[in-house]
Amino acid sequence: MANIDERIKALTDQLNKYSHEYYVLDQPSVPDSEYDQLLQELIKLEEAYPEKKQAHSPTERVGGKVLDGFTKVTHERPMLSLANAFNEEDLRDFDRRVKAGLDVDDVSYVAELKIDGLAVSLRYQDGEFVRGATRGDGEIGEDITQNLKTINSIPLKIDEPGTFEARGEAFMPKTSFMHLNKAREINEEEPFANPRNAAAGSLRQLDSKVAAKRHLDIFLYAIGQWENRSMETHSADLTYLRSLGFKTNTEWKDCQTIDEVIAFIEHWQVRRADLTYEIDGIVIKVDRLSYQERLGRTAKSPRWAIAYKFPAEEVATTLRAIEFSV
Ligand SMILES: CC(C)(CNC(=O)c1ccc(Oc2ccccc2)cc1)c1ccc2c(N)nc(N)nc2n1
Repeated sequence: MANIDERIKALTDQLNKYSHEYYVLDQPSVPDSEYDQLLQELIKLEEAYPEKKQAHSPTERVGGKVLDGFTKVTHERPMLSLANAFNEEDLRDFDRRVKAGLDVDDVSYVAELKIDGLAVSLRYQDGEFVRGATRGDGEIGEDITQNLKTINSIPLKIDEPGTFEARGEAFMPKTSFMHLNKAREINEEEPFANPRNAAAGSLRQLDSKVAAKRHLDIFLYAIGQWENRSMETHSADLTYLRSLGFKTNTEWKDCQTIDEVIAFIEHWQVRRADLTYEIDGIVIKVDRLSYQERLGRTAKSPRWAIAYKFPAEEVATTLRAIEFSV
């Protein structure tokens, strides 16, 4: 039998690979029973040889000690917020400002779904997931590493040397939200108003064993601090994030004109109900990174991106209910 060290390393890498297939690619290559059997073997070996446990062991995902508070984290590269657009005119104004600012008449955009969750930053040092933080005020956030480790689609190890930061939105899928509120009603606890609040409440848990039961997920949409920054476009960044093992939202679209952006928005305004997670709009970004640099940012927001917000759905739902009842 290979020595204990090799067996623990082999099990750790094998289980992380199976986790990536199941939670990121949605293409499991082994049945759950095989995953559970290998995990039990690793748990036993780590109990017998705790000093041989790897930092990126999948046993890190079940939750650890209860914290008595969250430490503060400074984002070297600030997490910016987005200016809003509410109608077609706002979008065309944005397009005009971008072209005027760059003095060009053809700018390509990337349109992405705006997940209704909580913005977080994932920091990796020499491939190991070392710190996860909330956005906070953009400069200072809270260290929620223990809770983020319970999100199965977050890789605990990536093949990237040095410092690498991925930014994205942690969220609670609609089905997890319904089951959680059903359980809270049965326990006579206050139900959460929406999946966003449920995700925020789950990530603010000091006991990560509670977060581990909340079935949170994440989509990454930006690269933060990165020593080997080398891409030319934002779409190349998204492709690179996926190649590193991150879960990115596949519904993004390259748009050559603002008209294509508007068509994308109209498509998802209708189709959003079919998604397994809530979105509250569409984010539009100038694709070329050199153009982003030239446009720069205001104190809080980039000049090269904007968020189109869908009209609030609750009102529509309530009205529909009233219409239906009369
Ligand atoms: C565009 C960005 C704001 C991320 N980008 C950044 O946070 C960011 C931060 C510093 C940057 O560069 C700087 C470097 C040094 C100083 C200042 C800025 C560049 C991008 C953003 C925000 C929210 C998003 C959301 N809810 N959904 C999607 N789909 N995309 C989103 N994208």
